[in-house]
Amino acid sequence: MEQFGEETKVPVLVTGGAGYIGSHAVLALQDRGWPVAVIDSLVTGFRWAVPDGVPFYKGDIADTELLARIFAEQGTQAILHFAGSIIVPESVSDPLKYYENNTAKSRDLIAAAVSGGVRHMIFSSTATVYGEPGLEPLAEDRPLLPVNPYGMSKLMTERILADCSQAYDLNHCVLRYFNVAGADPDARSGQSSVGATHLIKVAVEAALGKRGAVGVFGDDYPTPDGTGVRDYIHVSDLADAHVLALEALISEPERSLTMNVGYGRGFSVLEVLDAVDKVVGQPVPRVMEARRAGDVPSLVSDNSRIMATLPWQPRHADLAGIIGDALQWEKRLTGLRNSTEG
Ligand SMILES: NC(=O)c1ccc[n+]([C@@H]2O[C@H](COP(=O)([O-])OP(=O)(O)OC[C@H]3O[C@@H](n4cnc5c(N)ncnc54)[C@H](O)[C@@H]3O)[C@@H](O)[C@H]2O)c1
Ligand SMILES: O=c1ccn([C@@H]2O[C@H](COP(=O)(O)OP(=O)(O)O[C@H]3O[C@H](CO)[C@H](O)[C@H](O)[C@H]3O)[C@@H](O)[C@H]2O)c(=O)[nH]1
Repeated sequence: MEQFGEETKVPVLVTGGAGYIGSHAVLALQDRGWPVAVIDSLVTGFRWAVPDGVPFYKGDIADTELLARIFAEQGTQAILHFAGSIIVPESVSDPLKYYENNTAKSRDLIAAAVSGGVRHMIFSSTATVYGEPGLEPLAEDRPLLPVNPYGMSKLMTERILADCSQAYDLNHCVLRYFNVAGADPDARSGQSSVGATHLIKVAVEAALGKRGAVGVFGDDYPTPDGTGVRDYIHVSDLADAHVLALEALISEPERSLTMNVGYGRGFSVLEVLDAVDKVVGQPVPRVMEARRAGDVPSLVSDNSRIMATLPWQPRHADLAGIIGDALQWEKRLTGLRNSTEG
């Protein structure tokens, strides 16, 4: 990745930096010499996931007094906003939690940023904003019809940001992630959440005997082998995309961006599980189950916009590599769990 000039590396605040994706963004920024600080309530994150030497503030993104203090102490000029609630079925049973934590509190964070003179914000959105698509790759300009409160809570924040960039001195980048997986190749961080439901995380847990067979949720979808197809993206490539998006925002303060982040290719559940078997070197038990409520047949990105806009060159797109990094982290996590309370 090209080096951005040292003089233009502004102080960055990462919300949710103790979580899975946020901690990888902190590493990506730190590796490239950006001044970075973290705010996280630790509701699902882990203090140990924030690297040594990174200023850490335990608190809520809606705590405007705390934010004002952080901005003053750190000289914050940009925010990477990862903090949020992420479980789709929970958003259906408890939508108010999602509209509060993902929408209302994001609004408060944006308001604090505007009044604190923060100039740039990058927001974690999701392919879930596209709703129930067909099998074709999804481009950013297709209709946005989220079918669950999680997706809607994210779309509403996208809209708040768009309106605020029109009105105030703040430009922003919405990144719509496809299926995030894998872990830092040097095993400095990874997905640590307890009771995760993501396919690759579940499969590597099963491979290590941390849970039983992997359920395959439906084999009667209109896909080549009948199982769900997803565009799995390595978390470190995703983190790199954030750094490049930040550079783009700083270079062109009048411009805001909305971009998919995916590789533009899909793998079925069975293809993923076959790849896990190969990486592990033995079959991981699997069992066919009924469809999971709310799942769509296919989510694959059209990534032509990000490829044309940023000098993003994915380095970890290989599925076996993604699985290998997830497996390596899962082994390390066992040791961490035994040595810390989190
Ligand atoms: N994991 C995925 O596949 C995926 C896909 C698309 C989008 N996203 C988005 O990426 C972001 C990060 O997701 P993740 O997978 O790293 O989840 P995560 O749960 O590991 O990280 C979220 C972090 O935010 C913190 N947090 C939550 N609410 C907070 C609040 N009100 N104030 C301060 N801190 C708070 C949590 O403690 C946690 O550390 C989320 O916004 C999520 O919606 C994730
Ligand atoms: O144990 C499992 C887990 C998943 N699956 C299947 O594997 C595929 C991927 O499921 P994940 O749970 O790993 O991910 P989702 O596609 O459901 O959703 C994830 O990616 C989305 C973006 O594409 C959203 O961001 C969402 O928040 C995030 O959880 C789906 O076909 C699902 O049915 C199984 O068969 N068994």
